[in-house]
Amino acid sequence: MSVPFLVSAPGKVIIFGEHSAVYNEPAVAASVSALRTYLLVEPSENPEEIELDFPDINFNHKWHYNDFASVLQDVEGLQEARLNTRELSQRIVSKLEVVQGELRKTLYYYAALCFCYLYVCLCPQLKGLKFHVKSTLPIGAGLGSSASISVTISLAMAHLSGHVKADKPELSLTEKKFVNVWSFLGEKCIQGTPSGIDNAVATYGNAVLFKREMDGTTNFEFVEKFPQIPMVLTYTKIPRSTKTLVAKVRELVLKQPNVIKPVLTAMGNLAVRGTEILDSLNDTNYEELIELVRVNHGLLVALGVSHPGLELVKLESDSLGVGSTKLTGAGGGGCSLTILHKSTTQEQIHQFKAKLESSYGYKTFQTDLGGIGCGILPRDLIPTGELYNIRSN
Ligand SMILES: Nc1ncnc2c1ncn2[C@@H]1O[C@H](COP(=O)(O)OP(=O)(O)OP(=O)(O)O)[C@@H](O)[C@H]1O
Ligand SMILES: C[C@@](O)(CCO)CC(=O)[O-]
Ligand SMILES: [Mg+2]
Repeated sequence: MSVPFLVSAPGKVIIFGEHSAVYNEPAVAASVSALRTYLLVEPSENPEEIELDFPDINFNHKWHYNDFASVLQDVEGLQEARLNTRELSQRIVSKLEVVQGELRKTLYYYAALCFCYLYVCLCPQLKGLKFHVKSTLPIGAGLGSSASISVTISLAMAHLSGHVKADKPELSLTEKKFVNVWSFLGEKCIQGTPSGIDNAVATYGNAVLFKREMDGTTNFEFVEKFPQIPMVLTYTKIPRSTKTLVAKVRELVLKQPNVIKPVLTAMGNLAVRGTEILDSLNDTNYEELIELVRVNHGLLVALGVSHPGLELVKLESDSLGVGSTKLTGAGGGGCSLTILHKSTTQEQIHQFKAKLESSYGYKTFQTDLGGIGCGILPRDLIPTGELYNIRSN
């Protein structure tokens, strides 16, 4: 391993099954490889320090290597944490809380915890490094920004610790599995109780039918030949937090189990049917896909995770008759996904996007789904411009 090197990971769009995925129901998601997080690792000024730079959220922190002494001396605790990769070790989290001190009171605590947890577990012997993380994804918007940063940190640390080599264009399956397992723990630091779908898509790329099992293991199948579906992604710019929304749904499930559990099951059934259609999409079943988008959004509204600002996108797509809209990701603001009718003209798409942008100040994207997952660019392949751009100072 030699520094500097650059890693990246994509964002994702959940087509069907957000929230129900947390309750072990199947869900289907695809990577958005044009929107990515980049992490540059290079030597830090002070060889005794570890520096984390998150310019997107105006966060920069330098830890002296000795700050981690109490955690690093807990050899048994670290060993346990490395062996049980399904759960965060509360023993290590508590020790890191002490290390973080004042940082605990800030908004950045969970992202910093993700970094520190992976650091002490994966490459605690290393110091004198600076990690710059920069994303082209909107943050906290439903496109998997937290998973994308967690995958880049996990991949960079896996590379630093020798678990992932950079000697070939693509990571091997074993290497991807390693990155996925550790990025899931990073997602846990940020989000609490993730299903694992976001980090799986950010790691492997493509499109996956995902299912979390009762014992905490995950199963996913790649959707072969994922079709390009005409769609518009809309970013409402309404801030929200996945952690809070997932907690809100959990409260509802506990309060109304007999009502809400069947809703979650219906969402899982819908994801399975949606995947069958995506696997063999044609002119006959295309409208069924659009129908399922409408039904999935209705069920998400029943869970209480929509927002008036998201309903405006749905209203506009319904009134202009361009297609069906559902929220994507955790909801509560953030982004929506509109799957367009085959018959929708370029003129109608233009009108729809213009209305969302001019009347509500939303941002719209049209992007292909299902591209490459995470990867490493070694030192000799990093374009100088890219190196320069990723740095915040
Ligand atoms: N570029 C970034 N730099 C630093 N921290 C980030 C960045 N992107 C995401 N984060 C962290 O992830 C949090 C947002 O994650 P959250 O899960 O709420 O939203 P999301 O991942 O964008 O959406 P979803 O989970 O619905 O797909 C931020 O508060 C921050 O802690
Ligand atoms: C809301 C949720 O289902 C998707 C967030 O992108 C949470 C998760 O699956 O971890
Ligand atoms: Mg997230």
